[in-house]
Amino acid sequence: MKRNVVLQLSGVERHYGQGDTRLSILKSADFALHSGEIVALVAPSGTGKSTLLHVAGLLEHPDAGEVTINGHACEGLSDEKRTAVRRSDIGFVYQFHHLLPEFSALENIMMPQLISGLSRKEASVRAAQLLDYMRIGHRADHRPTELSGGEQQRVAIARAVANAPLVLLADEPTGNLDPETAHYVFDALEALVRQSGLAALIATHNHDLAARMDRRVTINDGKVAEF
Ligand SMILES: Nc1ncnc2c1ncn2[C@@H]1O[C@H](COP(=O)(O)OP(=O)(O)OP(=O)(O)O)[C@@H](O)[C@H]1O
Repeated sequence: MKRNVVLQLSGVERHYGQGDTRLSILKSADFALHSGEIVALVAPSGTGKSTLLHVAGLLEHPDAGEVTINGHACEGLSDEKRTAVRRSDIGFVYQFHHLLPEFSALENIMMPQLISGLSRKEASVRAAQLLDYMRIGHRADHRPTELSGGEQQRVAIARAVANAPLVLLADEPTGNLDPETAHYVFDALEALVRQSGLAALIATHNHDLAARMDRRVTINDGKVAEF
């Protein structure tokens, strides 16, 4: 089956600093992510995993090259249009959940949908469905501090996909969890991706988890390479 490329990086360059302290992190990096696949990004610390995710997720501009989301080139877009693409097409998950402490799990997941203009009713129905997919429906009314680390991350993943994005980008989403919980959280993430046809790029230091994904890529001398 031929699958669509939902995210493409072409000739992406990213440098930090200038002169003697200049660091070239991404050097003409190319990468394509297809709908329905889960790809592991595994590379040593400091090689540019977060940088790649930030550029791919339109949080940072590359110094050169193009980021294409669902066939639309994003580098020429105004900041306003980039924000709109980011909100509709991309979901982010970080190592730490960044949930809003004063709101319940359900309300945290409703938030991005309310910002996108859905009614409270629509948002709460979808949020409850996502909590069920993540197997934490029984925790809907709990606040983040009342949840375990694994449960917090499952809420964060549900929030990231609340607006039905095309691409899920995750920066060590299980990096803060013990190995068993990491696998349990990944089980839920995988089920969600498979049922929704989303594409996911997941940075991880966990080789066992990476082995469960469809493909593995690394960053080698500033370029993305399969391994
Ligand atoms: N805003 C910045 N200014 C200067 N240098 C930066 C900046 N952001 C990142 N770097 C440097 O770029 C390199 C890549 O950073 P990045 O966070 O992408 O690595 P990483 O592979 O995600 O690392 P880790 O696995 O430790 O999270 C690092 O050497 C980092 O110090």
